[in-house]
Amino acid sequence: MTAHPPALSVRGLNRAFGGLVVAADIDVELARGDRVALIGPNGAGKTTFVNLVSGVLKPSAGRILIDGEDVTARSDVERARRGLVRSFQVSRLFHDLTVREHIELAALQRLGRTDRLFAAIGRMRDIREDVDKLAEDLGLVDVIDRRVETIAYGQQRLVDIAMSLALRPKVLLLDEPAAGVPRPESERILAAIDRLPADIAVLMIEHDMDLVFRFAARVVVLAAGRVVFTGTPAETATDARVRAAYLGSYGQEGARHAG
Ligand SMILES: Nc1ncnc2c1ncn2[C@@H]1O[C@H](COP(=O)(O)OP(=O)(O)OP(=O)(O)O)[C@@H](O)[C@H]1O
Repeated sequence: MTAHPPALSVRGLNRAFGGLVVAADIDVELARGDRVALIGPNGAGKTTFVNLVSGVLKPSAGRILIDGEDVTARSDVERARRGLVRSFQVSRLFHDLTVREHIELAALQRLGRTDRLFAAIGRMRDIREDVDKLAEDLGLVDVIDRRVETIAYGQQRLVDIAMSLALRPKVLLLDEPAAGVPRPESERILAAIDRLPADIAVLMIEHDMDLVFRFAARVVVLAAGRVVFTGTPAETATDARVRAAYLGSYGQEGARHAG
């Protein structure tokens, strides 16, 4: 059997904003099914990393490969079509559309059929089945026909995740999916993440170490744009370099997050 290429391979990624280095020779690899948490103090470059990988920002150097294919020169939309998907952001939801219509839009985007829009969706059985299954998996059945502006924020974040999954990602990038969501609603988001399809590689930015322990097999720690540590959650929680990275940047607050 031939070895599978990594689902995502990031090599020698660099980027600065003026004099501020936000990505410095970052190498990260995700195999199929990987569950990786990306942590680091505020301003470490985590969101920038996701922007660079997803194609929203251009690196000054480095390469990004999806399933062995170099996509560095490709746009974010082209990368998404090849299976590299970042979660949508609640601020980008269309508040007049229902939950169902949002998931349908994403499913149509995957198939390149957005031109037909909703009028024809009723006749596209494949899409209807997809949408119903995702709504069920993410606990959105009860609100499926409600406009998203009328549902709770935590549910809107689940709509984000449903839309991302409708694109059938190979690699899913999640930027603090439960941030700002009160419990017990955040628990539904965590449960949905626990149930993500096993073969998708997932990289999640997360500050909450409880969630990191629950989700990740591997943790990548970023500080000042550099990978300063990679290890299991348990190793990460006790590593002196990780502690130093947090303390160096923002004192006791960081120590609490990392420890
Ligand atoms: N478009 C931009 N132009 C200039 N500076 C930027 C830009 N985007 C981000 N920065 C700066 O780059 C640094 C890294 O930001 P980034 O948002 O990637 O960090 P982060 O690790 O995600 O932080 P947080 O945990 O606070 O979200 C920060 O100092 C930020 O102010």
